[in-house]
Amino acid sequence: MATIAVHDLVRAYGSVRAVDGITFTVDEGEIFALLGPNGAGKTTTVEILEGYRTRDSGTVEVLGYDPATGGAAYRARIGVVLQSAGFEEEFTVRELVRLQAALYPRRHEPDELIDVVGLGEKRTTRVKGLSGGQRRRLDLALGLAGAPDLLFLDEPTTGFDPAARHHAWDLIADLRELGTTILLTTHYLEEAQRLADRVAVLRGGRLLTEGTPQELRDASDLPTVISCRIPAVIADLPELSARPRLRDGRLRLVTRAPVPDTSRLTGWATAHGIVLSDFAVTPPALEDVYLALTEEHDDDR
Ligand SMILES: Nc1ncnc2c1ncn2[C@@H]1O[C@H](COP(=O)(O)OP(=O)(O)OP(=O)(O)O)[C@@H](O)[C@H]1O
Repeated sequence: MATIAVHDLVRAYGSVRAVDGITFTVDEGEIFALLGPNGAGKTTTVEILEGYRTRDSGTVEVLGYDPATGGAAYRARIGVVLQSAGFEEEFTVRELVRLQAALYPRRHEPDELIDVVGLGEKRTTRVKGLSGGQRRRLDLALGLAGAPDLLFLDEPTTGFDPAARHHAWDLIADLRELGTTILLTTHYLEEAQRLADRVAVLRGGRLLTEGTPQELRDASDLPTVISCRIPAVIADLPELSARPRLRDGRLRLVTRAPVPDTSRLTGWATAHGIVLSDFAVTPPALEDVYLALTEEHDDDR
């Protein structure tokens, strides 16, 4: 049974159809990322799933509950990490995590949780003494306090420095290992590519596409880029599937036939005793696919 099943979900604000007939499922233990430009309908969708917003039509089932009527029993099973939770500034980290955990029948040990999110040294610090990134870690600890089966993570690493972001990614990946299902919204495509088992791209309240990052890349038909350093004086290049660009001692080839082109280039270099240093074959990233998809639909308007 799917942990989340959404069918033909609609929610309008006046004449704006913020969510305009969305259907998707999330399986148990999956990390599912909702992507899309500002105003795409991500927050509206997530808040309906959390039970904080009503829907106009469509069906929604989460952990076997309808979030609109699931009440306290439903909320005890989910964890929510919002973009900007307001904190009580005078409380310490430990006090807040303990208070939050006390709300749930099932809970993590607060001090362990504080260590897990990397706030061990800030245990007795008041919230007003935390940096922005440390507050986000506290958000995460609070979302996890009730040992949820399903965690909603809204832009979890916005404002993190690179080291903190990598730490958070490790932590989120660990949660998956423990079997927690995660619905993630993010504007960082690298984050989605690393963490998500499947992603959905929304735009204007509609679902443009959905699948694993690999499936989306395969379906995109975007080219691969081959690049390397190349000596200034070169013998005639082999026949390639496209015309390479040669500039500043580098070759750059945008190709839809990366394997034969790589083979021809390396075979040619070996035959001529040429060293192709810094050789890289770069397939399209999820970010390229996302930009191509959302820009294509910009043109449609
Ligand atoms: N309470 C509201 N009243 C009126 N319109 C709203 C309300 N909340 C959202 N909207 C509109 O619904 C659309 C979808 O908004 P939503 O916040 O769900 O998008 P989002 O994908 O989460 O965007 P972002 O990436 O900026 O957070 C937007 O056009 C927004 O202006």
